[in-house]
Amino acid sequence: MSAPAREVVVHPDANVLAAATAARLLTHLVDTQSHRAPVHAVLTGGTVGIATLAAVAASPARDAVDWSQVHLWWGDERFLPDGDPDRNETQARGALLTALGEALPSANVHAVPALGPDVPTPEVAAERYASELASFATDGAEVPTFDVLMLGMGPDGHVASLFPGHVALGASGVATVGVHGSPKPPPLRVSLTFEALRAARQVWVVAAGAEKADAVASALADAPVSLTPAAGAYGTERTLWLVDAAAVSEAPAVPGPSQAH
Ligand SMILES: O=C(O)[C@H](O)[C@@H](O)[C@H](O)[C@H](O)COP(=O)(O)O
Repeated sequence: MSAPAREVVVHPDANVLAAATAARLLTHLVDTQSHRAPVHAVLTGGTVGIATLAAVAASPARDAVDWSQVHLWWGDERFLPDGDPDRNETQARGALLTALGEALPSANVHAVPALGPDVPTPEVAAERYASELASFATDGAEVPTFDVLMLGMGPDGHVASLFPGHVALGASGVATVGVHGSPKPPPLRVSLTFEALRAARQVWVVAAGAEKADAVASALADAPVSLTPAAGAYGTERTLWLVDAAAVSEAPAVPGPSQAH
């Protein structure tokens, strides 16, 4: 089955991008809940990813979501001790999860296992995360059918913790992988594999800033995934690129933001 064509939505700047992505996420969760429960959403780390969660927290519309029927996962995690400020989970809790309080059951928050005495390596964390993902999967799948999976993208075109030229790009038959030697600190990480990412109904790649322009242009031009991993990010029903004008400045034939103001 061929992947759906990428859609690109351009916003004026990073702040508007985060706010608009938050509004889109809230609407998507509410719409999805009107005909399916529970909803599985995959979060991302990174500047825009966390800013999006903060914008969700600030929105009165967040109370339109039945968070008791939302399960949150992560596309990748920095392999650090629990509570480390550099963990994507820690930053997500600070941006949104703590603000949701008891509306979001703790059992619905599926963090990647942290470095600790029982989890000494990224591989152990990856295996345990894969088991948790599988326990929520249906029809023999490795992972739940994610309703929406958000990805930030690095200047090198990485998504999650899948970096150019890295062996993790080729991981198959597994939902998660331990990552060593990440060019983006910290060096040890855990990531969903492309197989897992592509199980999502909708994949949203969010990118802002001129430093992402080369990678955005390469990905939208279908560069080799080994060179630009973001080119391999797509969902079964929709692949949405949510970018600001600076990040799409080198991508040909992409209409700019509506000049509404
Ligand atoms: O753990 C991470 O670092 C993220 O998951 C990573 O994939 C991030 O989303 C991109 O590197 C973009 O990050 P920025 O938006 O901060 O550039």
